[in-house]
Amino acid sequence: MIVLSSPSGAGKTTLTRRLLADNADMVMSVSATTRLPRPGEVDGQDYYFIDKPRFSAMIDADDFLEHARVFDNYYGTPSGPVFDALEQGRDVLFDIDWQGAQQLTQAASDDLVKVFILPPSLRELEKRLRSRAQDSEEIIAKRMSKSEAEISHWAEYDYVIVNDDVEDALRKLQNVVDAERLKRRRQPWIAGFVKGLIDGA
Ligand SMILES: Nc1ncnc2c1ncn2[C@@H]1O[C@H](COP(=O)(O)OP(=O)(O)OP(=O)(O)O)[C@@H](O)[C@H]1O
Ligand SMILES: Nc1nc2c(ncn2[C@@H]2O[C@H](COP(=O)(O)O)[C@@H](O)[C@H]2O)c(=O)[nH]1
Repeated sequence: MIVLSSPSGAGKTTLTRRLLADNADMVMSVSATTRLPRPGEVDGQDYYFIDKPRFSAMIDADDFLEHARVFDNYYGTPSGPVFDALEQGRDVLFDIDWQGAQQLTQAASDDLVKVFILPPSLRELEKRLRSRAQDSEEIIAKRMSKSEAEISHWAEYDYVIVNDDVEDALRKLQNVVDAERLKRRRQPWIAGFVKGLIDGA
């Protein structure tokens, strides 16, 4: 499970889309949210857009792996699709905030790789939120006012990447994924391979 967190607008969605395009065995965890869809967002693809009573019912039914209130809306990770993907041996990518990352750490720290994405500057962060052109000035101001609080959690993550140039950030993110996949404990078959090497010698 690979978690990406950042202040709003630093580039998580951009990086996750590119990473998914390059990694056929990786799937995105699609969150549920009470936020309204932005122009162009597709239900079931970008998010499951649901109302508050439905969100509460999902909490009561224990349907979420984690959930949190972020910028006056509720967001949560439905657990079923994540468990299915992991059982199929796939990597699962999460675009969630620090609260969700903390909850996943408590649930499954050994299987979790956490990456924090930083903007090159707060001025550039604001520019990106504006250039995305999907939120009102009021929403942009609210997200900027929360950016320092989100950034304050950077040290809780395994890796930190400054997303200045997107190609450079993507290369670093792919390096993280590749290195984590090579960890000895993530290659349980390797002991048999080594035994075969030695026995065959
Ligand atoms: N390295 C970059 N250089 C310039 N612009 C970028 C870069 N990375 C992302 N952007 C742009 O910044 C804007 C915000 O990016 P994106 O939506 O990926 O951020 P996000 O972290 O997913 O935001 P949120 O948390 O609000 O969902 C988009 O318009 C995107 O195209
Ligand atoms: N804890 C969770 N945070 C989530 C989840 N899905 C998204 N998010 C975070 O919310 C903010 C805002 O997202 P936006 O799409 O409205 O811009 C952002 O930081 C996301 O990472 C979730 O399931 N759980």
